[in-house]
Amino acid sequence: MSSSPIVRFEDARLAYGSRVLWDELNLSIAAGEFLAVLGPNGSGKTSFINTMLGTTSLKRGSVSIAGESVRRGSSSVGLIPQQRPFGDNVPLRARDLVALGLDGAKLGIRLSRRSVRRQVDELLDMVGASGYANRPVSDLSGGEQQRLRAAQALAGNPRVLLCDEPLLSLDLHHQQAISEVIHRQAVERDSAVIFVTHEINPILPYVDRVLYLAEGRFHLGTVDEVMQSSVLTELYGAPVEVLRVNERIVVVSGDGSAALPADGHDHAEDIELETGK
Ligand SMILES: Nc1ncnc2c1ncn2[C@@H]1O[C@H](COP(=O)(O)OP(=O)(O)OP(=O)(O)O)[C@@H](O)[C@H]1O
Repeated sequence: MSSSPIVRFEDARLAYGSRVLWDELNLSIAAGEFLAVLGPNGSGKTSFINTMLGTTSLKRGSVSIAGESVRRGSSSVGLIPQQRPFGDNVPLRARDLVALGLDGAKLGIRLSRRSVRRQVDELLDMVGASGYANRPVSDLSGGEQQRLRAAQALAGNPRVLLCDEPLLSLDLHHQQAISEVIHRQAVERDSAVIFVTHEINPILPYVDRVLYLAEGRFHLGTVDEVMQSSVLTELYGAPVEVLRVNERIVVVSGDGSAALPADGHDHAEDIELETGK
């Protein structure tokens, strides 16, 4: 990881009406850094991403990317969006969707067909999508589509890669594969990765720091600094216990009655994962 900051929040506040999601955020994210953003539903994770896309404005303070105020449509910023199925009327094949992410396509530069094909083939291979390269995207499963979104975002080789729950609807094997591909983008191409997730375990080996949002507050630090019973109990204002089980993090509600995913939010399917059922 390089030490030069690429994203910088200064004294940042985000609020909708009187509801403050986070305040007094001072955060520099370095090129090559992998930042995980955790927190329960509605804590402001997607809104945090939107401030870097320029689609949501801060109520106070500033956010800059590569020393410039954030603006919409910057080619320095790539996004793997929260999953939404493509409609039946999207007339694209899987490979066409990935090709749309290539810089030349965005800038209106004509790339040779052979060059596009080679780059798209590499990207499809990276996310394990070569087997359905020529199928219409609307025929693909949610997880298959999600892998294409990852490939499309990586195609632009962004300096800042924003990932909004990119592992949703992926099976365990593909969760690991996509996490690894995104990590490689940070390590090999020096992108800053901001990774919103409800489930920290698949990315645990890669995370440099965690930004944990809850109850209008936040805590920032390494995994060991943030994923502590005392820290989460203070953030939530209620007893929360953080356990380490077989190198996995399990968050348990204060009375010990339920295992929760790492964001402290209760999802039945995640409980099964956490307990290895
Ligand atoms: N444009 C908006 N105007 C008013 N309220 C908004 C707006 N956008 C988001 N909110 C509210 O702000 C809160 C944070 O939303 P956000 O989508 O950032 O949460 P999140 O942490 O990503 O949640 P989830 O885990 O459910 O995806 C939610 O309560 C949401 O309803």
